[in-house]
Amino acid sequence: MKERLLRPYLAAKAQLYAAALLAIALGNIVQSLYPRVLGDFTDRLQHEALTPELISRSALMLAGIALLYSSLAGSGQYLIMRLGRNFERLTRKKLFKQFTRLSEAYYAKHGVGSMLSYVLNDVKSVREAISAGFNQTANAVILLGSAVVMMALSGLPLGLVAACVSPLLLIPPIVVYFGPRIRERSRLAQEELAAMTESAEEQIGGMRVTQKFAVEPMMEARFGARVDGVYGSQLRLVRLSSLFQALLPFLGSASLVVTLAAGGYHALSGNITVGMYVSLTLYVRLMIGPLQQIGNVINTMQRSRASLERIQELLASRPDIEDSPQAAELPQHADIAVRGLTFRYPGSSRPALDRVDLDIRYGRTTALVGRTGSGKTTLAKLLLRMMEPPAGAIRIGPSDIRDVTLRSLRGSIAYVPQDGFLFSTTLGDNIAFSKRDATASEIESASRQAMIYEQVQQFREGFGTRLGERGVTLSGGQRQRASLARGLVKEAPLLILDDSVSAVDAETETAIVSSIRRGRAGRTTLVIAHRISAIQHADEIVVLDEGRVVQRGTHEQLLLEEGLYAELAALQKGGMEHGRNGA
Ligand SMILES: Nc1ncnc2c1ncn2[C@@H]1O[C@H](COP(=O)(O)OP(=O)(O)OP(=O)(O)O)[C@@H](O)[C@H]1O
Repeated sequence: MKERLLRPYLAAKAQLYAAALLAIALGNIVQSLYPRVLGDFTDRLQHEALTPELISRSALMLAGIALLYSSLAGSGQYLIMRLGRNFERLTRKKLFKQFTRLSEAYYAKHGVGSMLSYVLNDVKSVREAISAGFNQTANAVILLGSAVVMMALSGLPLGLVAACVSPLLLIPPIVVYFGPRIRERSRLAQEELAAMTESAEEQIGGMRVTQKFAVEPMMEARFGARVDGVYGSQLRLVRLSSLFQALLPFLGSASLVVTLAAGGYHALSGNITVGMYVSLTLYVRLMIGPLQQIGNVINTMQRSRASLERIQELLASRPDIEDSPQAAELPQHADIAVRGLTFRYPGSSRPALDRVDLDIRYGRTTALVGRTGSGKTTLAKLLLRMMEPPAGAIRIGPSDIRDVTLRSLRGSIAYVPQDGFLFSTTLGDNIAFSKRDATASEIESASRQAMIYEQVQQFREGFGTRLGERGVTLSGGQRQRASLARGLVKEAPLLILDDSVSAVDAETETAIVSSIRRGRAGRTTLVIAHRISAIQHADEIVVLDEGRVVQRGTHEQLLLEEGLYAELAALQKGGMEHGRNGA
């Protein structure tokens, strides 16, 4: 399925396109008068003497033609280019909107680089077709048409005109043969380009890792292979399109040869005057330029059709997670009940979550612990509907989570991941990310709770400090805490801390989690952590192992039971003591 993109735009702007077309048409009709002026000039030379008056009259007429042509064709071109740029602007916004709706699963399959390629390369390619392409087509077709009409009107024998333009009749079959082939090669070239952009994005993003491991030659070879791929596919395209582009003017030149020979013959036998012979030759010469342009345009059009198809497919792809038709607002102050939740990632042989039952009571702190890979983050993502849980498996109050609007669900949850992405703006702006009207004191209080306030005060510009690309000026621990402050400022009914402060030492983590718990009395918090110390005060602790709930209870209860929790606690206690003794 495809979303129509171009036709509605062209229809909406039909009047402007028509105005541009009119200007271009008038310009070219005027231009096609010049062979006649020169033909007349030649005939007069034969019959009259060369006078200053004849020269100045002809020169003035040519100057008038040039002036009229330039101003008409120029304004037509300006209008067309403007319409093309406007299309580019609107399509880029449309694409970005679509990106915001695509789900986690889509992003897992498609890299950022290939998304960029849509916004940059494909949109540009379509724009070229409807601006430069349209302009050149209009110019060429009208000039060709008016040249033929002028030839016929100038009293030239029609048989002679037909003979002169006969080689041009080969153009349609050539276009039919080359068109689809150029389009297919263009599509392959655009795909290679998208793969290269994706590779560039990843390789540049991972440059610091590459340098630390001193594997530059391997990465150069990897990127080099992509660049070679683009080169190869572009070359295959260029070979075909060059041949095509050369064929059309060749046919034009063949017409010129026929014209010189047949026209010369007619002139010698007195059927036409020398002036008519001159203008006939000039008319045919005039047609070679547009033919070259048409070749160029057909190339551009085929390339951009491939791009247009790619864009339309992307715009038509429906986000796999959307509001259901009966979606309602999230119920307030409600408990969350997870029942028999089994979830398997696409292509994965074993479920990441297996028949999980769990209650997250409103206003309480619930904790999830378990070894790495036990499914904790998967559960958090299902609560956010970043992936779709099975129907009926997660209920919020009376509602199935799938029947709650995404906006109200995600608007009520502050999710703080382990590796929070920070934008290249100021620290304050990052913290106020989801609450644009957050006051300075709200930002300060969230930062104090996240224990980053003191450090921010040490920056010369405090919360006004700009972060570099992805916040590289902050240490891992600082970045985590800035991301935590961003989550806290939202003051959401449900806060999910997903290993959010693991980069600090155990004592600081415990202090942060305890202070958050106190600050959020009466609101729901779900804490995911590896360290027992961080979650020991939770109202209920749920222990996950290989996707299953293996234990649940309070810290004290779980310590008394034999099982994973007591094992983890003993292991971590030993580790901490070892750490202290070793220090
Ligand atoms: N996008 C994905 N596609 C396929 N499998 C995935 C995906 N994300 C996670 N998994 C798998 O699902 C299982 C659970 O992963 P999850 O991230 O939920 O674990 P976790 O308990 O949060 O781990 P950690 O404590 O290391 O963060 C793992 O086996 C993981 O490999």
